[in-house]
Amino acid sequence: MASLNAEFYKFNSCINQLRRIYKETLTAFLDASNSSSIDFLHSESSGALVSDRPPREIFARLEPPVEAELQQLLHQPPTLLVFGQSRCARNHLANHLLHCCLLPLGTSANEDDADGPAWRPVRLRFSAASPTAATAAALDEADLRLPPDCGDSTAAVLEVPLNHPLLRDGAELLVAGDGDFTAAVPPLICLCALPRERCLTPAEARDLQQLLSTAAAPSAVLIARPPPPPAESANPQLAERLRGQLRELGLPDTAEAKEEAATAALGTSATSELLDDFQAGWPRLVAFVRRALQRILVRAAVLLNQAHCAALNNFILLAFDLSRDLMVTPRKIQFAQRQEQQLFDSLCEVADSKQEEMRQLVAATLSGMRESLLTAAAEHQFAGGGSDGDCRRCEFEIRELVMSRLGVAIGEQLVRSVSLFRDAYAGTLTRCLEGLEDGDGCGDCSATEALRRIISAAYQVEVTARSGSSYARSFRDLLRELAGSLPWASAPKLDASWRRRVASDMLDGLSDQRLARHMCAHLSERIRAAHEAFLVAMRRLEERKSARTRACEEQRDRIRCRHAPRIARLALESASVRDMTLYGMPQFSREIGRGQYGIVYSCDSWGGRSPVAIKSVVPPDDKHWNDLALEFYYTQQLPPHERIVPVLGVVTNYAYGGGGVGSGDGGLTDSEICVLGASAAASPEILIISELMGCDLHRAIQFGSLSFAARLQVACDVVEGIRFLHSRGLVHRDVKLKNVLLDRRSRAKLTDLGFCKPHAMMSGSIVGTPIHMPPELFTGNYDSSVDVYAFGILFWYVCADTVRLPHNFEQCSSKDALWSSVKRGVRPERLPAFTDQCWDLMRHCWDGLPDRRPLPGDLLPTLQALLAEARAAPASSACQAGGPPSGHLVSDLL
Ligand SMILES: Nc1ncnc2c1ncn2[C@@H]1O[C@H](COP(=O)(O)OP(=O)(O)OP(=O)(O)O)[C@@H](O)[C@H]1O
Repeated sequence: MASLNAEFYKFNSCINQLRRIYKETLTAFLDASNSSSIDFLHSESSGALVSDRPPREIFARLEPPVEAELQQLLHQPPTLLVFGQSRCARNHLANHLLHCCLLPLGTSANEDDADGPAWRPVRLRFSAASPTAATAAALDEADLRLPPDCGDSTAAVLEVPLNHPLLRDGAELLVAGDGDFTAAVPPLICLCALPRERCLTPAEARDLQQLLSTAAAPSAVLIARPPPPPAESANPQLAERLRGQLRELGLPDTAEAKEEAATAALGTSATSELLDDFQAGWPRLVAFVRRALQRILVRAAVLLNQAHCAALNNFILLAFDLSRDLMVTPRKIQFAQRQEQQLFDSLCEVADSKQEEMRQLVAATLSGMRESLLTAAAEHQFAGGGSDGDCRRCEFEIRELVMSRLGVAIGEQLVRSVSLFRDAYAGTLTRCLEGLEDGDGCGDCSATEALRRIISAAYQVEVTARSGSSYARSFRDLLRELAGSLPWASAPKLDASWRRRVASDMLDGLSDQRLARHMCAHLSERIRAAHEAFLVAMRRLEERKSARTRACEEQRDRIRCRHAPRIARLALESASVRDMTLYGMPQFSREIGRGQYGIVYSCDSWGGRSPVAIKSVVPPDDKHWNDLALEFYYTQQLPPHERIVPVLGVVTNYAYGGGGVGSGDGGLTDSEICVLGASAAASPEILIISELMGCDLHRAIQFGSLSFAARLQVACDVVEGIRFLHSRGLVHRDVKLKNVLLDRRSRAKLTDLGFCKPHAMMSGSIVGTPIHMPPELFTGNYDSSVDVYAFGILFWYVCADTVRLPHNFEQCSSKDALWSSVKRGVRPERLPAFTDQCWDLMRHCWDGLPDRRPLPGDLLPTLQALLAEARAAPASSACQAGGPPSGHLVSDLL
């Protein structure tokens, strides 16, 4: 009994830890959304403030949706559900769990009493004020019978408060009644009680299937039978038939399986069991309950971790969007200004200096259209008589007709003559401006609108419905003004030839010279006004954009420095609860190395892998905690790659210095619970578990254990690792000999992604190892080519076959002296044994100009050719004879 209580006690401690993480997650989400002007849950900027949303709603919007299940796992008490068709078997098992005789066992008579009242479910909950198991009055059958007026046995649950240690830690015991029990609220630990004398009935088999097919239900059931009566011997055939039934139901019995196997299956699928004698098999019953509880913990931790990772992923996408915005906006503005200036200049040229061309264009249009205009005038339908008034109206209509057609035609000719107005040109510029002004709400004063007016002035057509006045209309006005001064010929008869003559007189009276001059002046005036409006609009746009840029920068900094690290820490904690529950606390075997921030140990086995390496880090402050958490997140997100040391898991030891180390047997020991349940304020030790490799490249070169070909192979491996990271949008930022680990076959993998970050999440901090740092790193403005620079330095060591400093660096007495030399262009010296190809390759990599450095993908073919050559060459050739240059080892520069 005590052992079962202990399982619930441990569960409670861990679930409390997860509840704390969940609560802190909600606070962090709320903080992130409150301090963002952009909805951080979506990579696309919605511009909407989400501060008014409750944090749980924000949580619920995460993809994948985890909120509902998580709520249930974290906040519903785990329920021991005892079910089965036999009333006697159910109550017997329940009594056995409670170690008392609280529930009536009934008789075989009431067992078969199908026509009598059904038995209702009984739920036992903890209550300190209630009697204990020893003092509580036993229930009798009458208590369990469903009241006659209550048709639904599920609803009529008999609630029994009990002061019982099994229930003290929040667990509940639900003994199903005769009705449907499959709607019991998860998380459930399902125990199917079977009487000794029979197999599963069809109804029990159906219930089992239904229970297991419910998504929210646990995927394991313990089928438990009471012990045989003392005089009776076990019936092996019956037990075998029962196992056959279970196999048919897809519930292979793991009664024979060792417990470790069942524990290993914890993270994947759960296994059901047949417990032939629940009295004698108490330890197996406890183990089953432990695994069921661990599954609940693991599931909750996994869901929390999914939420953390989804949020972090959104942060990175948002930071990326913001970075792109910050980079692109000024360029778009410059582009728009340049293009508009070109357009304006061209139009002014047309308007100012091409009057003659314009005149020719007008004259050509007039003569080209003359006949069609006269015909149109002759065919014009006029509904009126021959009075003076009618004549005037008819003349007016004909003039309107001629003028409007002429206006449109001259406009079209003009457009055709100015190549800059082609749709593609104006279209690109318009789209660029629309993109810039998107959502700015600047209406008619926008640069887009000003540009439209410029184009409209040239096209002489109404470009926007909003602009109201169009050039076409004003051009007609101009024509009308000119035509107004012409002598009017009137005729009494308004027939076709009269109308034709009116049009002809009007056209004869038009002077192409005068028209062109007016048009040019008019065009010029409109273009200049629109250009002025454009410049004003652009200035306003720039002001708005620079305010937005500042907001973007602040937001990106908040994401980088506050929100992402905070969620990353919670992600590390949720992953840690998951890994701790699954695999327990790793056991240190021996120390294998030390770095600046931690000690690396070997461990015989952990999480089904053996052996593994454990890096123990006690972050001295919040900054290191955050960096470590982000490192863990980025590494965990990476798909496996053979050139990157895989991280297998993480365990956080909150009780570092005072807490114990666990047994590592896959279950949680009391000391591990203490570790998990300790206050988050205690100084935590983070244990990062990774694949155990051989020695690092620094040591391998130091002991001269690698041939030149082997070292070139290592160089190829390093470049492949860098290339992979870059392809995932990550920059390593600390490529060096000690971060290259070798396996037994001397193949290399990159490790220590402590400084590794997506480009958008880098804040320009100066990180890395002094001699591997390129000059631009000190400007804070750098990109993934810093890894290529660092590789160039590493390649110098590969070719030199020494870990001593290059002579040129050795001259520098301090880091500052080294960096100022590097900024002046000082690099490692060429050693006599370097081949031209090797020397060229390293020089190319450490070029002072990042743009001139090769991409990792460009390096590989050269390195592979060198490798093939080295393999084919006799052992003493090439760089192999490089040997150590004179000098000493300055460890803090390495
Ligand atoms: N997975 C591993 N397998 C085998 N040895 C390892 C493993 N990880 C690290 N080591 C050894 O432990 C040493 C220290 O590693 P660690 O990552 O702590 O430090 P570092 O990279 O040298 O320095 P820093 O603390 O600045 O990152 C390494 O140089 C290496 O020799």
